[in-house]
Amino acid sequence: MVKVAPSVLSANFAELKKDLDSIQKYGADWIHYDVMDGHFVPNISFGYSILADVKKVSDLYLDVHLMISDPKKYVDEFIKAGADLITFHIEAMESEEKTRELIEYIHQHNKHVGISIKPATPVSTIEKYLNDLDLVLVMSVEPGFGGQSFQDMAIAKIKELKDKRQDAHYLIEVDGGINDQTGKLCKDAGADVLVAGSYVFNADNRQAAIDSLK
Ligand SMILES: O=C(CO)[C@H](O)[C@H](O)COP(=O)(O)O
Ligand SMILES: [Co+2]
Repeated sequence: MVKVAPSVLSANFAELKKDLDSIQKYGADWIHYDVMDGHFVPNISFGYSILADVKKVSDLYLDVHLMISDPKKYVDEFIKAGADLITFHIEAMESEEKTRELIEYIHQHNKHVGISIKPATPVSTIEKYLNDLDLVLVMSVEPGFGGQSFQDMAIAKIKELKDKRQDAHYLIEVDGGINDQTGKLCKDAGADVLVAGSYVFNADNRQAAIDSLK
């Protein structure tokens, strides 16, 4: 069954514990935590100290999506704060060597590693890393903001990643504009994890929203 990872970007931070408790109660599998630095993307969200607070009050698996220009510089802080999975963007990496070093570094700290690709980045860009990854995050919107519309080209990338998986073990996660309809398209294409921010947190009935994605 597909995993549902509500993005706390759309949560109410003045009532964060209440929001986290509600999604856990309604069957969310992971918490998706969007980190934005105002440089890699034109928006600023939150950093590692809030992640440490989230860790204290939730048992859910913490899926950290780093939309930052220098992931290596901050990775220790996110590891210490309790991330279970750290996903960085291939577009932020300057070389294959640095990319391989970062994958290895995160694994040495017993955390899962993912790489994310923006809508314009082809799967071929990350092909050489696929056997070493726990997850590939396909962006179905331009990273930076919640509440955007799903871009269909993500479907072909999900299928391509599924076809290429063979002996590799990575999960395929899709992020941006997910609702019951776009979520179904992604599931049918082979997605393992659906990130949904506004669709879950802005729903009048969060239970129904999460159920509709499963
Ligand atoms: O990474 C992201 C944006 O860069 C968010 O995870 C994503 O946009 C989720 O929000 P929504 O479901 O509202 O599109
Ligand atoms: Co995200």
